[in-house]
Amino acid sequence: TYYRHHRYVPHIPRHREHSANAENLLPEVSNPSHGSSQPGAPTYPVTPEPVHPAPEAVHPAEAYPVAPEVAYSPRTLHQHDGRSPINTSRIFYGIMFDAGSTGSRIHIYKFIQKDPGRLELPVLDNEIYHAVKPGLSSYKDKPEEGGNTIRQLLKIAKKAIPKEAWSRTPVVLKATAGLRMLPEEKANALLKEVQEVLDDSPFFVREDGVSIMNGANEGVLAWVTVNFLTGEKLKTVGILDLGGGSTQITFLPKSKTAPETYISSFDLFNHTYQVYTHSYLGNGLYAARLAILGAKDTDGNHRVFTSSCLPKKFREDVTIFGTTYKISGYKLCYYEVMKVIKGIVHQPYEVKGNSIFYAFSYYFDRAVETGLIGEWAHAKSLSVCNKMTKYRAISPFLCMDMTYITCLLKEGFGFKDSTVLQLAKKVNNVETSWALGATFDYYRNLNIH
Ligand SMILES: O=c1ccn([C@@H]2O[C@H](COP(=O)(O)OP(=O)(O)O)[C@@H](O)[C@H]2O)c(=O)[nH]1
Repeated sequence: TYYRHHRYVPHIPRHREHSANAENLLPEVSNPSHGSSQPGAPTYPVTPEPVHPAPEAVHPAEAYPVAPEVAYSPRTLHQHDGRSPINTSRIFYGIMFDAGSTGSRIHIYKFIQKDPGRLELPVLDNEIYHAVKPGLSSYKDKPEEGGNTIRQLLKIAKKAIPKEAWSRTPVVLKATAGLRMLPEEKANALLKEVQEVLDDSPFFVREDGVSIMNGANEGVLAWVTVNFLTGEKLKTVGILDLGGGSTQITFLPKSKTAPETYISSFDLFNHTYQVYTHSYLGNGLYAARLAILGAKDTDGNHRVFTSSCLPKKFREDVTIFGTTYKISGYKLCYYEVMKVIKGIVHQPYEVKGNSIFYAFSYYFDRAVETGLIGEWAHAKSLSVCNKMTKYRAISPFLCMDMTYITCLLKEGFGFKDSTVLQLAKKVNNVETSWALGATFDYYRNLNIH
């Protein structure tokens, strides 16, 4: 499998002069072609249609603390149709916390609605991103310290957002695989702690502001982010997200061959999308390390875990998700890795075709570490294992990780060796993550089901 570093996708419209598509609260996307031939491809009608006439949130009044009503309600369109423009641009913000299994991150989005009176849509102006390690789940036995990591990140939001906007800026935290894998009471204790931290902040917290997101939503929202940022006109792109605890694959299917539970629907830009999406809990990069070592579901204390995917004389204590394991090098690597993929990962028919897939998170990070970005061939990634001493300083896990990634793509999803994946950390200076999609979902309930 080849990876290409995707540096720049030329598109985020910043300040559009005029848009008649007043029904979106989402920032603009690149303009829409009509009558696309691809089934299920996005269409963006120009005339405002009240597809989502009322927010389905529990507290409609609170649900859109910053949303410009003029652009939203078809009823008020009339009153401000350009003849009596309100000439003030509005700036608003959204704070999204990604409480991942290996780190917590804050995304602060700034939106500008240039001229609400003239039906201008808000556009995404920029993102501030900051990350801390480890993730919340590593504080499973000390939730207060976990809460402190979030408090620390909130300081960045206070610096970035003007004081007068604090009370109308929504803050949302969504936890992923790390908390999904914890026993319920430990996860709840962490969520409760975090809820208190957010409630204490000067920002706006909705009742459902702190939660564990399910895997399907995680996949869908990352797909929404990437397709918004790439803004491909006729085509949507698939996404491959490799987290620490789980991995997601999401794309618009061409066939109806997928198991029913792998299909999710949601509404976006006047269109209902049905995507293939699946999140494999326990198949994130770090969870896979534990499974490959046979250390999963152990407390790490009682034995040394061995693997041929590690350098021969490697023997160390390693902490993953807050638990410490003794591990050392030993048997045949590819064979070990196969055991955590075979019979677990579904091979969608579409990956054999020529659909474009964006791969990010640990796919990207590991490609950078191996220096193989731009020329990541299947054989080359495994060659890391023949030079473990060379790579040892970067990470003793590099051979295991690269073998896992290769095995997941090839034996798991079924990608051909010749497939070129688009590797991305950011697109147009915005993190490729579910967080932007989740912010859109906050403003306009995408009704994912
Ligand atoms: O906006 C983001 C969010 C995540 N990441 C990276 O994506 C991976 C996500 O792992 P996470 O801990 O979230 O795993 P999960 O909990 O989803 O399994 C890590 O390498 C992060 O550094 C990133 O680069 N940008």
